[in-house]
Amino acid sequence: MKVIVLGSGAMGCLFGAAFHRAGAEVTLVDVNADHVDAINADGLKVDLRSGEETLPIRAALPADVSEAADLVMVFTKTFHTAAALEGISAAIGDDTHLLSLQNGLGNDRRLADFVAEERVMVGASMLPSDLVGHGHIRSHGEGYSKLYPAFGDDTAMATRVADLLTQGGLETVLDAKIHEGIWSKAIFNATMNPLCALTRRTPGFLGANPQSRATIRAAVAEGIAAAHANGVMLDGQPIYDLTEVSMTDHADHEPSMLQDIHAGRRTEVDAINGAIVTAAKEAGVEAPVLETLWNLMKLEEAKLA
Ligand SMILES: NC(=O)C1=CN([C@@H]2O[C@H](COP(=O)(O)OP(=O)(O)OC[C@H]3O[C@@H](n4cnc5c(N)ncnc54)[C@H](OP(=O)(O)O)[C@@H]3O)[C@@H](O)[C@H]2O)C=CC1
Ligand SMILES: CC(C)(CO)C(=O)C(=O)O
Repeated sequence: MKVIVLGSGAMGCLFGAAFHRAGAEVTLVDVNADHVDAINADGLKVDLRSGEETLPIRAALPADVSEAADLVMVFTKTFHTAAALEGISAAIGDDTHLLSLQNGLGNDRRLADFVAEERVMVGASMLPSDLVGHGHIRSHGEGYSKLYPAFGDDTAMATRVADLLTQGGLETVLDAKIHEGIWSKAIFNATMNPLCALTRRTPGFLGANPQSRATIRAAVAEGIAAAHANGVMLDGQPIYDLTEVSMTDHADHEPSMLQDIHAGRRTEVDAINGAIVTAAKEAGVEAPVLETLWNLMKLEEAKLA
């Protein structure tokens, strides 16, 4: 399978490496020329709990992509998705499928602007990953990923993709209730990511303090109510469980929002907290804790500007 990973930062490189191990023909596409050059010159360095490896994967700038791919896996930040797909229009042919495991709500519609709905797949990943330097990522945490067609039930391509990722070392399952899974992950991120970004601390710190634990419970409860009000009848308990896993197994991982603040970059809070709070209000429900976390993160972004 010809795979393009579009946005080859922390997560894109992790998933690109799995496709490569499974024998797919992978191109890591990114706008960061130094990162692309480092991968082409020295290989992609992947630091896992099980050890470090260097993989000879091809990397390219968007302008150098000239052939259609079977799969484009989008791993830019959500606010870069549209520009990134426009930048590789040569890669999107009549049979190309698009996949997003990006955080937040609304990734299905963002991809459906570029291909027919039946070729859009979405999902979520609980794996952590950090960009250590040019051509070098680290992922020290367990977790699995789930995906499914966003708008239908033809699972042929989704099955091939999940099998390749699992074969390449990243356990991936199909989940017919993928929209519940995406909402659950978004509620988790809307709670944990801003709290870590605002305190400049990792999940282990949140676990050790009663104030953060109380805020986590309140924020998750609001997210569950927002989902239910929108007809997404997810089970809330697994989200509380995920926060516990995060505070223990991912105790030292910087959530992507904290990584962004440390790097002086815009965060994805609009697609995460903003999308949940907006959906809640549209359904007649308030989500004051999630909204306050959203507002505080917008102030952090304003400080960066
Ligand atoms: N990191 C994590 O642990 C997890 C992240 N996620 C989600 O995965 C997604 C990716 O996150 P993450 O890997 O951390 O992000 P990164 O910032 O590490 O990687 C995104 C990459 O996309 C590049 N990019 C930006 N614009 C374009 C473009 N037009 N064309 C090609 N590449 C582009 C960025 O370059 P530049 O930096 O120069 O803008 C960057 O290298 C997000 O939605 C995040 O929420 C989900 C689970 C875990
Ligand atoms: C790694 C994980 C699952 C939790 O921090 C994440 O989604 C993020 O960092 O944004």
